[in-house]
Amino acid sequence: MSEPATQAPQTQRYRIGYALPPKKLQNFLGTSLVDYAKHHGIDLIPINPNKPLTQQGPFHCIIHKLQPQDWAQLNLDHYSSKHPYGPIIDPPHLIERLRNRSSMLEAVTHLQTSFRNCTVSVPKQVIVDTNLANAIEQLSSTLRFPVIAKPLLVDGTARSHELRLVFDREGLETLHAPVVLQEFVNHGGVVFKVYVAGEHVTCVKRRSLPDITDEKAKTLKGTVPFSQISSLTVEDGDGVNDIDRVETPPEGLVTDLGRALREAMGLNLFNVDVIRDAKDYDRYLIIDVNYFPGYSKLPCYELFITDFLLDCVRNKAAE
Ligand SMILES: O=P(O)(O)O[C@@H]1[C@@H](OP(=O)(O)O)[C@H](OP(=O)(O)O)[C@H](O)[C@H](OP(=O)(O)O)[C@H]1OP(=O)(O)O
Ligand SMILES: Nc1ncnc2c1ncn2[C@@H]1O[C@H](COP(=O)(O)OP(=O)(O)O)[C@@H](O)[C@H]1O
Ligand SMILES: [Mg+2]
Ligand SMILES: [Mg+2]
Repeated sequence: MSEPATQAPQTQRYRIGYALPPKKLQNFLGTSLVDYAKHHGIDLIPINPNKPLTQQGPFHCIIHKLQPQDWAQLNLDHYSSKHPYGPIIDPPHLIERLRNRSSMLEAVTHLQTSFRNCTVSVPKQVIVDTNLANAIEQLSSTLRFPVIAKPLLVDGTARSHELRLVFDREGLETLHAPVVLQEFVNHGGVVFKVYVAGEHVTCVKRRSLPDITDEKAKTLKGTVPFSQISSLTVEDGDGVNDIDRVETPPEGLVTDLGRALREAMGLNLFNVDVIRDAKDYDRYLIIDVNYFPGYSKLPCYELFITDFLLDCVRNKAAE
């Protein structure tokens, strides 16, 4: 990661307003970030969500992760019209697209497909809005089992992360719409999380679902929630889940992908979950996009975020 743009304590100070839910405040806004930012000229200032923004600030820019109804309360439209240079990172109507697992992957499907000799796409998926029962026949012939059933809406609730593996037609019958049915792709039990903050991009590895062999898949019936997935794990004794041995995607690929997605989605603060096809090492698939994810899980996230905020205010100052 590059060194922060500014090393010494700053005389010029920048005010960054933040509007974040309690869980995000706790995870993201630790004293390590507040102190590091302060040392580099940035004062992080809470926004009161119950008061119009016009009565708060001024801010050099604003970061946020709020529910749409909270924006109405802040009278955001009025604030935007008074600040034509758009100091709000990022526009709520673009963030809105990530609250639906169908529209979230749209930008990816319109993206260039080749990056540094690798292909990037999304797994085959079908959206079922209503009437799941009527669609079962067609789904069973269109999709290859196992599939992952994901709630369509991602609204910040625990329920939107309640996913299930589905092994057969009978399993499909137990699901509820609206739901996304996505083909499960064997990927060696590791997911790559690509974090983006403006021009800054970095990637970390995380443990994921284990591969399911064709033989194993034939023995599995119905559906299983992820919390019970460990009971399906086939360990080969040689540490199939040994995450340290898994090669991270090439740095150039990660950077190019992060920047292309930023442009395609018009957003600055997000991450994507990427898996690599176990059968084809040059084939990557994007399975999830998250707005304002858990940056604090990154090593040196204070620097990653502060550099981004400095980019924001300096670009603004130049306008
Ligand atoms: O809280 P964290 O640090 O686990 O961050 C969550 C993210 O974890 P990640 O950085 O991808 O590992 C998490 O990512 P995943 O969907 O788990 O891949 C979500 O972005 C989650 O937000 P929401 O519940 O969808 O609104 C994020 O939760 P919020 O903190 O935004 O509620
Ligand atoms: N199509 C897929 N093939 C294989 N594993 C997947 C697939 N989709 C999701 N997963 C696994 O399930 C996890 C959660 O799915 P994800 O779509 O990221 O939902 P969430 O928004 O709840 O994080 C992923 O991190 C990955 O481990
Ligand atoms: Mg995810
Ligand atoms: Mg997600």
